[in-house]
Amino acid sequence: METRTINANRIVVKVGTSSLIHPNGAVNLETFDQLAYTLSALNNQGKELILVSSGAIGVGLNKMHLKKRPTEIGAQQALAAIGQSELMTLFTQRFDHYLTDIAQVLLTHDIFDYPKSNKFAMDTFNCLLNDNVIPIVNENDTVATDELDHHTTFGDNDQLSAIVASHMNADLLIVLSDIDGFYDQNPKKFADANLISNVASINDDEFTIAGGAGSRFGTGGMHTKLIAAKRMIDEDRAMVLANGKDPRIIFDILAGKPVGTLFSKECMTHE
Ligand SMILES: Nc1ncnc2c1ncn2[C@@H]1O[C@H](COP(=O)(O)OP(=O)(O)O)[C@@H](O)[C@H]1O
Ligand SMILES: N[C@@H](CCC(=O)OP(=O)(O)O)C(=O)O
Repeated sequence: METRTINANRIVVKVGTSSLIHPNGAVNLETFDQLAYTLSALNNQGKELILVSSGAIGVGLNKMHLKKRPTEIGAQQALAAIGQSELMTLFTQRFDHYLTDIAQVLLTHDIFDYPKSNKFAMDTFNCLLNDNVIPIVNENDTVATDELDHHTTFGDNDQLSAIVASHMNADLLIVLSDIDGFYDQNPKKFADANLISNVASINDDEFTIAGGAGSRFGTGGMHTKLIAAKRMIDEDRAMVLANGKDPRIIFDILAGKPVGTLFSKECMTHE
């Protein structure tokens, strides 16, 4: 059987809205629970973990009994503010159950561009990791609109997670989404799409099969995941894109099982 060599101690895990919220808009309690269980178990093993979690708007929509994400940026920001505290309440409950401490870290992409704020952010992360606390990161949606205003920019938590992985010198970025990995065409549109198990470099061809930015309203789609993956490859790190419907898949990824898509310059796959 095919296996992979994955040596990772410092790991950034990114989970998308699609994994945390059911298609009917309700909170996916199994995902929250299994994510907390998995990360707590790995934390107990001595791994250093940072969770980048989307879902503030999704949880906010559910809390306010709204079915559709509003188009107005201010309304989305208000929902993110409502949902973010609820999101952290959900995580606090589940992580408490597994006796694991967590912390909320809200960032904007540009924080890392300024030496002073970059240092403050890094010091915070390092103190939390030294104290065995799992930082849970989201973009600070009140002051940043790059995730929300897809008419002007296409930043999102996929890229934020890559920026965090890069600055925190993580070995591995795991991106959990609603899809089993990166396919040769969008599997939501083409039933005969094939999963690509290993990607060593990302060029125009890969971006073409990922579809345009924001292929699904309100998210970055596969495009932003590829930008994140490209950054990881260029920096000699690795990224695995896998299905987040059961976050215990992270155990399989770390055990070297060939799940999802591994983005890595080195060939880490063996027969
Ligand atoms: N080549 C491709 N392989 C896999 N998924 C693709 C591809 N092209 C486009 N997609 C779309 O990207 C989606 C995942 O991105 P997104 O909806 O932003 O998820 P998340 O909320 O987890 O960030 C998939 O559900 C799929 O519709
Ligand atoms: N920061 C916002 C938007 C995040 C977002 O849409 O991202 P994703 O689900 O990862 O594509 C939130 O937490 O809802």
